[in-house]
Amino acid sequence: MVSFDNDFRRQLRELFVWRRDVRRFRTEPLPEGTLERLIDIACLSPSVGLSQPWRFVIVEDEARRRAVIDDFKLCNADALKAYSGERAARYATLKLAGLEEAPGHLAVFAEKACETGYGLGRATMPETLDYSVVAAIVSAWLAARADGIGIGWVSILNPLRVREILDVPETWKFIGYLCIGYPEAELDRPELEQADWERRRPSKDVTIRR
Ligand SMILES: Cc1cc2c(cc1C)N(C[C@H](O)[C@H](O)[C@H](O)COP(=O)(O)O)c1[nH]c(=O)[nH]c(=O)c1N2
Repeated sequence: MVSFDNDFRRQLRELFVWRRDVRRFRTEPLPEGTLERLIDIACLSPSVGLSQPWRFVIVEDEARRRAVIDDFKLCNADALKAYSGERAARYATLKLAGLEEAPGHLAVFAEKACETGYGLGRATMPETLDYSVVAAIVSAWLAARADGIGIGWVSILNPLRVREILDVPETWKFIGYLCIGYPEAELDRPELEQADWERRRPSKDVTIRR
C-alpha cells in the first residue's frame, strides 16, 4: 500500500499553488525524452469508461510550428477586435502564447471515434471524451511543474486549421496546444492577475449548497 505523509501533502499543495500557465520561456532545450515522459504521466489520468481518448502530436517540424504560430497571430488579432476601449488596449498588451520561444510544442486531441471503453459512461454525455483529455492535460501540467518545467495552454487557434496543419485524422478533435519549456520566472499568481485582467476568486464565491 502506498501512503503519503504530511510533508508530501504540504508540498503537493504548493505544487497546485505554484503551477502556472507559462507564456515566457527560456529557449534552452528540454532534456531528451521530456515530452514522452509527460505523455506517459498524462496517460495515467482518469477517462470515461477507461476510454483513453487522448492523442498527442509532438510537433517538431519547423514549417508546421511556423504555421501554428501564424494561425495564432491571425486568431489573436481577430480576438482583439472583439474588445473595445480600455479593455482592447489592455488585451493588446497581454502575452498570450510562448510559441516562438518554447522548445516543446505538443498538440492534444480527443479521438471522437474511439471504441476503447465500449461507450461506457458517455451515452448521455459524449463530451466526457473531451473532459477526459482535459484531465490528461492537467496531469501533465502538474507533473511538468514538479520538474521545474512550464506549460502554456494555447487555445487562440482555429481548431480545423490546427488539424489540417498537423495532418491528423478527421475524427481527432483538437483540445489544446501546449507550449513546453523552462519558464523565465516562477510566479505564485496567474499572469492575467498580475496584468490586472482578472483575479482569482475564492472558492466560497463559486460554491452553493442545496
Ligand atoms: C482551456 C484553457 C485554455 C487556455 C488557458 C487555460 C485553459 C484551462 N490559458 C491559461 C489561462 O489563462 C490560465 O490558466 C489562467 O489565467 C490562470 O492562470 P494560471 O494557470 O493559474 O497561471 C490560456 N492562456 C493564454 O495565455 N492563452 C491561451 O490561449 C489560453 N487558453
